[in-house]
Amino acid sequence: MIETVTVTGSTNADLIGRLGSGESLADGYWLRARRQSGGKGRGGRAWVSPEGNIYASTIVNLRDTDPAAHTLSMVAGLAVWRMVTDRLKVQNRAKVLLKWPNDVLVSGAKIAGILLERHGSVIVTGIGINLSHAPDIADRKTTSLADENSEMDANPDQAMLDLAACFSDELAIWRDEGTRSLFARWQAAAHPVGTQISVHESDGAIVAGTFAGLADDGGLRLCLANGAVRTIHAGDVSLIAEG
Ligand SMILES: O=C(O)CCCC[C@@H]1SC[C@@H]2NC(=O)N[C@@H]21
Repeated sequence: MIETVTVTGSTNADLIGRLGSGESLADGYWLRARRQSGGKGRGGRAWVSPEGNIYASTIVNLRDTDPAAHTLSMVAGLAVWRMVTDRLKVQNRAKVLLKWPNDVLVSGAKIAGILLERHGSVIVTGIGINLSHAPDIADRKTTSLADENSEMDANPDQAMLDLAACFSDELAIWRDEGTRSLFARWQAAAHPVGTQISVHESDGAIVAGTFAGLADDGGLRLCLANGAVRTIHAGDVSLIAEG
């Protein structure tokens, strides 16, 4: 079920607040806002949210049998990648890349953002997708579906239905087939092994190397200049060619 409101501060904050008040929300429930006045991005940044894009959050009630919760971030990334890829012309498919862990890039520019927040055994997954506008983000190139394909149907209502369907599919695959299948599907949509990247770690350090694939837990394996391989579990990744 998709509940749409005209404006709210942040759909993620709303769902976290409702869960905190003891409300239980079912898997498949989405709260979508046509615009947000206090959209939240990763790392405490703001997510500028004018009308015309997608801003929506959904619920995953974790089950004992589920794979590790943090890998849901890649489930969300794949769902957005599918939705964006489907809406662009076939010849543009190669330009749509997942960047670890869940950024979706078109021609190297960020087109979407995903923010996972946990409340007990519930994961709130918030997704913003630039349909008509590409708000500026410091030090990042941004784009929108309309910028990439002027013939695209920018109807946010249909785009939202498509996103919910892709997420539901990806969630079912994650539950049924586990992380082995998830990582293989993610890797097929992501920057190839050998891509030059740099990682901005939470302590401020920046480390460069080449992407050496995913670790068994979904971490990013980074091959350093001296040949050693480090596994990174948190950090902002830049593709060197991104600039
Ligand atoms: O910084 C990022 O890349 C993550 C951005 C996540 C934005 C979405 S929009 C819907 C949901 N509500 C929020 O306040 N943030 C997320």
